[in-house]
Amino acid sequence: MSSTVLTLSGVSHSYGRTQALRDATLSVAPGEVVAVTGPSGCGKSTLLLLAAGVLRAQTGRVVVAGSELSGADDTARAVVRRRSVGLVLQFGQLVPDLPVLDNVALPLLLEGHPADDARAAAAGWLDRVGLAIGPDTLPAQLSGGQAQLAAAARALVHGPALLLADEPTASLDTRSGRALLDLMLSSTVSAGGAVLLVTHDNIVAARADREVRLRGGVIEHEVALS
Ligand SMILES: Nc1ncnc2c1ncn2[C@@H]1O[C@H](COP(=O)(O)OP(=O)(O)OP(=O)(O)O)[C@@H](O)[C@H]1O
Repeated sequence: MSSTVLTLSGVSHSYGRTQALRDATLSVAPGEVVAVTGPSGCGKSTLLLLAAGVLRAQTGRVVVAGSELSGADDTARAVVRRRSVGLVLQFGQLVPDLPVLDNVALPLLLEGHPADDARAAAAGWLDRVGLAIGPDTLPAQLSGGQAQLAAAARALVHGPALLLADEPTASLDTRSGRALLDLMLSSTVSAGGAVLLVTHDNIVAARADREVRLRGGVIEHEVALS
């Protein structure tokens, strides 16, 4: 097994003239949970989107589960994301025209799993996250919190090596948020995966092994929490 699931080396990213991330270097090992914290606008989501290969690093290297993302084109980055990454963004971001069940099954369907198996696995994860819906329920019929549960189920269904989550419990009440976090961390870590969690919430951050604090696009410090 590789000694890191995610490596960022000297990564910078700008949106036009706004430099969102500057010279970020970070490694995440299998089984590790890392919280990325810092004030609004400090570059947390940008770091997560670079790790997911949604954004391509303009400078530096990003390696996920042994695959170099920095030099890869959009298609190659999407393949790595599909195989090795589970991504939970703040507002669920489900495909609107697909039933929620198929949204959750999608990572398996895209990897060529038989549809019945993929849907059965998706139904199992919907059950585990506590979302009781019918097979034809569409994303528009879900509340914000329910959409976040569905997005978490979709991120976990293929057992990702790297789970990336941006404020994954922000739309949930405290109890549901804690239960979802428990599930995301325990299922990923017990399978040897790693978690990178963007959060403003100190209670969520305290669940990590390590906190990486950003300020003004720069990693200000890293603290071991356990
Ligand atoms: N798509 C974009 N286009 C232009 N500027 C952007 C874009 N996304 C982010 N930025 C800018 O980049 C900087 C970092 O943004 P980012 O979203 O990474 O911060 P953040 O720490 O996640 O913020 P928050 O905690 O408020 O979600 C900010 O100055 C932001 O305005």
